[in-house]
Amino acid sequence: MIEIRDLKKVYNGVTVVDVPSLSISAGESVGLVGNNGAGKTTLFRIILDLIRKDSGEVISKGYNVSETDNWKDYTGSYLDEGFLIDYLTPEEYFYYIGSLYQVSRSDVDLKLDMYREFFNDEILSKKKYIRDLSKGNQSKVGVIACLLQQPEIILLDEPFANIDPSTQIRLKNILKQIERGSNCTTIVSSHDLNHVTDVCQRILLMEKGKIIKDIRTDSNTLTELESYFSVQQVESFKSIDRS
Ligand SMILES: Nc1ncnc2c1ncn2[C@@H]1O[C@H](COP(=O)(O)OP(=O)(O)OP(=O)(O)O)[C@@H](O)[C@H]1O
Repeated sequence: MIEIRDLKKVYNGVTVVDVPSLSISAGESVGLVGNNGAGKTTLFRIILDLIRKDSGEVISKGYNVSETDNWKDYTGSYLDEGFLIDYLTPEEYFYYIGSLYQVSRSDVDLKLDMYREFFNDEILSKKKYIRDLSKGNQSKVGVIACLLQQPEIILLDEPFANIDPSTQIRLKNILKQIERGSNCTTIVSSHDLNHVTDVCQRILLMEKGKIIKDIRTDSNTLTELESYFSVQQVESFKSIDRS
């Protein structure tokens, strides 16, 4: 489904993404974890052809994402509020996104109805512009907008950040439902190890641009990740002590 080969991105002489080879199969749900600056967002941006890589390629269902736009028809993504159009109301934005994918207004309405609980009565019919919504509510709009077209691939960058605990649980249920009910491939980054191990079958751990662990999620994965990150914390305390 997604093949990455010899991928590198360098900023100011520092390699921030270095992925020699990565293969993600159709229907897999993949969690991407790593400390701040590990390269998760940059990797997403390269997969979505939003920034230029220094070398390598990303192949989505056989399409080289830098050479054709075909992959955009079946790829839904929400990385940050830059994906939104802030002078529209949520409804206007959903209809606009629907129109890009030939989803009629009535079908958009049907879909939005499915996510009414997720919206928690804070999004629809409020006559508010997206720019006036809270960060968490903006994130809800972005996540649901990328599901309107029934994508085959979904990329979400830190979707659990900024949303309240009830919404986090609802989002997990939506992601689990997608995993169970379709052959959709999901890649979700998160700093929340509980959530990501709960919803993803496979975890990629990034450090300094490299994928240093590629784990099939099982009952030990959370403990394994927690022990990795607690060692990282000890190392950073040691380096503060030395300075
Ligand atoms: N436009 C840019 N110019 C220079 N450096 C950049 C740029 N974008 C990202 N970087 C650097 O690339 C590295 C990876 O950043 P990235 O945002 O991908 O990390 P991340 O894993 O998503 O971090 P976080 O968990 O904090 O969101 C960081 O060192 C960051 O400073």
